[in-house]
Amino acid sequence: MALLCKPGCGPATTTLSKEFMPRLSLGFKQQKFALAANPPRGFRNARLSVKAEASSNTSVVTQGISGNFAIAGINVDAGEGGLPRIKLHNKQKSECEIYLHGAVVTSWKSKGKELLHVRPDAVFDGVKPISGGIPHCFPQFGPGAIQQHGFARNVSWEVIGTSNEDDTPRVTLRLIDNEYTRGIWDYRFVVKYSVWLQGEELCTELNVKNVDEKPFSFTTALHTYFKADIGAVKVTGLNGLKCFDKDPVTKEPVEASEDRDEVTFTEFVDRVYKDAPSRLVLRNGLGDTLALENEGWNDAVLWNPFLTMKIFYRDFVCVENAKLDPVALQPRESWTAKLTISPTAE
Ligand SMILES: O=P(O)(O)OC[C@H]1O[C@@H](O)[C@H](O)[C@@H](O)[C@@H]1O
Repeated sequence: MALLCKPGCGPATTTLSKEFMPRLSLGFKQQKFALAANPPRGFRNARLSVKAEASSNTSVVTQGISGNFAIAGINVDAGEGGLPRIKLHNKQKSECEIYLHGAVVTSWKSKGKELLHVRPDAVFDGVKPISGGIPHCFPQFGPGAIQQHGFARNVSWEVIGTSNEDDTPRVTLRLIDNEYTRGIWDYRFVVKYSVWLQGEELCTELNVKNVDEKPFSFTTALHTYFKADIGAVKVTGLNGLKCFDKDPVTKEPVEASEDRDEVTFTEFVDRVYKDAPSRLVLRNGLGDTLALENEGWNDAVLWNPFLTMKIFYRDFVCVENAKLDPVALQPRESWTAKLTISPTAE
């Protein structure tokens, strides 16, 4: 019996590709769980629910996972709300979790310490985006013609490959246009997103391909939520850059320039930096120094809502890698960007 997030009539379609087709079932407490998509009416995304099914042989189910998909260093399970989740771990004591819903990395631990933040108001209903971790903004960062931050974070992606060479567990997910996405943005595309752990580093690569017959352009970002003590956070690497400060009331961007070596968060911050360097350093105020190194993510966004989200603004900071000048792709062209986040010594 295969674990199937069954193809539905909308963006909920969450199938595991042929590479993993056989027996993607999960063994839990002598029961077999099948992840099934129950698409609501229309083309809203589906809620993925866990249904318990009688199983006479849990070990066969477990073998099915390890033989096909859950290779060494990679597990699959049902996470919050029963949503399919992939977990990577390596011998360096790095771990991360990725939900197929939105292809969002919700957890990254280095030596047991969590470095990403999932908001306490995050919902795991397979309909709304998961607020926290590393959500995708695609095909629009926003604001713009379609919904703020686009649709990639509200739909389920599919797994198309896993590997683990030299203790580097890696998963690749894919999002292909469907009726729902074309209803919002009428283009045919393939987005591939790989996540892997290399030593203590969390690495990602995003690839967008135009498989349409007409050109398209898009903007995108990795909207990373880091755990933080907001009163003590410092971001370096931005001094001298042109930036746009979004006014908390009018939401209008105001042009400014950064003149600080260390950006701190003593008030509402929603700031876009154009042409940011390939390396930024975040001191999260909790004792960790993280280097964010990228190829292809030209811009950066800093966001903390401060008192506009009174209850939980203190515990996170968003340091986002973005591509805000539209990327124009002709048919068959593609674009790639990489991000590596490393816990680093001072
Ligand atoms: O969609 P989320 O996760 O609530 O984030 C919203 C914020 O995301 C940031 O990227 C934007 O710069 C902000 O303007 C916006 O308010």
